[in-house]
Amino acid sequence: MIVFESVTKRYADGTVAVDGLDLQAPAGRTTVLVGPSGCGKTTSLRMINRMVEPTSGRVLLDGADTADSPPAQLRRRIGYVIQHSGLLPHRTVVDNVATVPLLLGESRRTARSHARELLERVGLPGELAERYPAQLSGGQQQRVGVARALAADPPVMLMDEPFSAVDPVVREQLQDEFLRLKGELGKTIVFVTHDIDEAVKLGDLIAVLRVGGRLAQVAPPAELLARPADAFVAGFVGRDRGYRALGFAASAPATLQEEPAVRLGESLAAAADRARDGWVLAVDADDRPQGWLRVPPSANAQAAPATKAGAQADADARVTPGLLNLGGTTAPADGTLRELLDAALSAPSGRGVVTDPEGRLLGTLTPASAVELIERRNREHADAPQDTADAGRQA
Ligand SMILES: Nc1ncnc2c1ncn2[C@@H]1O[C@H](COP(=O)(O)OP(=O)(O)OP(=O)(O)O)[C@@H](O)[C@H]1O
Repeated sequence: MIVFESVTKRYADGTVAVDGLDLQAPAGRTTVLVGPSGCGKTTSLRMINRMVEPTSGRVLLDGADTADSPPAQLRRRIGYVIQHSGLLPHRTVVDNVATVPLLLGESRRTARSHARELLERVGLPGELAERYPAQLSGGQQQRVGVARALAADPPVMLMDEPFSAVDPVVREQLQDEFLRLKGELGKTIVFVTHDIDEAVKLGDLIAVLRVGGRLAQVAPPAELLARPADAFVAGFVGRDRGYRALGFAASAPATLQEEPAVRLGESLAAAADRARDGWVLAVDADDRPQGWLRVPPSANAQAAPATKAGAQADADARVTPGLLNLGGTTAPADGTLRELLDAALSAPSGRGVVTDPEGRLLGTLTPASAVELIERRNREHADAPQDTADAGRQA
């Protein structure tokens, strides 16, 4: 556990970057510091590993004042990841990752083989290990930066905007990897971002700071979205917070409509027979949804083809992947209300596809049924105690 006790940082020029910060970052969880530019996020983070010294107050790590630990010793227990990975340009990827363990006395052989395992763990293809940092993409460099911070297996990780410098697609991949890794590793993580969506996705706890370095609110993501403490936090968490909060709300079991699907490879005539309102869902041999097939209403009652060849061609026509509309998302039956509503809203047929844990079709639901589920949950939660509501996705 990391504890800030009335911590203030005033820089030499008089700038108060952090003002009386009281905050607890629980062990084994991810605490995200978020807020507008200049609100003191980086300064707060760097006071944990003593890259910046507080002007007053204390930062405690597992109960001990960090001021009592020599910085070098402290930093052995604290990994640090920054925006531009901070890799050494003249060392290969694997040597970058092995640097700290080598300094700590590991043999070169052990350090390098461990480094390779870590690179694999953060999702970097093995053949890139002998390259130099400049020969990697930005996203790959960030993965190396994370692997390097993990190399000494520190119980604490500080991450300062680690995914900000990459494009949105890579950023999402890195975030997903981070979620997987944080579950596996159980480290105490303090993560800085200015992006509230990233904070909500990655944090177990979110601390919102305002300029002047004062804490505006600290709360789990669902609570922050549902009950912003004041107008500043409400403005910062954004307009669509009602919709985003559904991402933390487990759905009550939905009553699904049966969806008569067609298998890939079946005839278009069979597809036309099963279509409802001009659409039929296509599934693979294991009943996994593949996409929607548009069947013009007239196709159900099509007139006989004019020629024998035409009749043969129609009988041969099959449902193939190329014919499918891939616009709809699918939602797992035990997923969140956001996933269910999104599936319902995105389906070109107006029928959201719901699957079992193996991804097999269970049935569909309409946007109206999804909204009914949301209303039902809101009624059930209206009287629930504040700290137990929405706990579903936090565990
Ligand atoms: N070495 C320094 N000397 C003087 N002022 C500083 C120093 N470092 C940071 N500051 C100031 O302290 C305030 C907080 O800076 P900090 O970098 O902690 O904010 P931040 O929230 O991380 O900002 P950003 O999101 O833009 O990175 C800012 O006003 C900044 O200009």
